[in-house]
Amino acid sequence: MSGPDYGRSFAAWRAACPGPWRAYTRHAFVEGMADGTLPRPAFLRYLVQDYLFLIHFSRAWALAVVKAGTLDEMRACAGTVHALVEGEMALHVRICAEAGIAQSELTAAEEAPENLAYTRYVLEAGYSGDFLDLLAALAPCVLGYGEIGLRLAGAAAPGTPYRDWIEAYASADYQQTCRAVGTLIDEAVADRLGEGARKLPRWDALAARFETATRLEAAFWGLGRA
Ligand SMILES: Cc1ncc(CN)c(N)n1
Repeated sequence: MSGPDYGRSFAAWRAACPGPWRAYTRHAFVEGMADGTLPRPAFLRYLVQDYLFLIHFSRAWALAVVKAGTLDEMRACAGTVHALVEGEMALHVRICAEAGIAQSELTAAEEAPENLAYTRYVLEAGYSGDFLDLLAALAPCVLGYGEIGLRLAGAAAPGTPYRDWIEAYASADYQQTCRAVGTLIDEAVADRLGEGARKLPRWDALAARFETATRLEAAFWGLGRA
């Protein structure tokens, strides 16, 4: 199962956890958006939680600005904070507003345990680890949705009501963010671990972080349940 080109580290980490990656990117929730059978209430329940998720996820990218080693790394991470806060969250606000859910309701919603587990896992990777630990925990989120968006843009049923969600993640802007994050990770790995990175025990620890975040992603789709 090959994926989009978001860099060498992503490709290696993804290939190291094929089962969890498939459970995340081919989840029944995703396939329901593709064929249009996902019930709207389930989608909206997910979207409300995802709005809260993106707040904490933006904080995690802001933490990456703090943990960065160079001005270029800071710029790349700050660019991702901007894309989340100004771009992606607007999608959630718009779709929820169309369904009669005000932004104040989004902000006041209670975080589900799966949401708490995932966002705080990523933040903790940044608090207790270094820049690479944080990037490995952040990667499945950004890049997984890029992969899902690209696949569904080609494979989804023409009449699916989830076309705007799919197009947001297949968009040139989101795909550019994915490529920039992939490059950021590859360069950060090369700068800190060198050419032989994959032979180091540290590499396995980073791959394990990526896999844990991938499992938490798969669990997150379950938030659409009643
Ligand atoms: C849970 C989750 N994972 C990833 C994304 C894409 N940024 C998202 N919006 N929500």
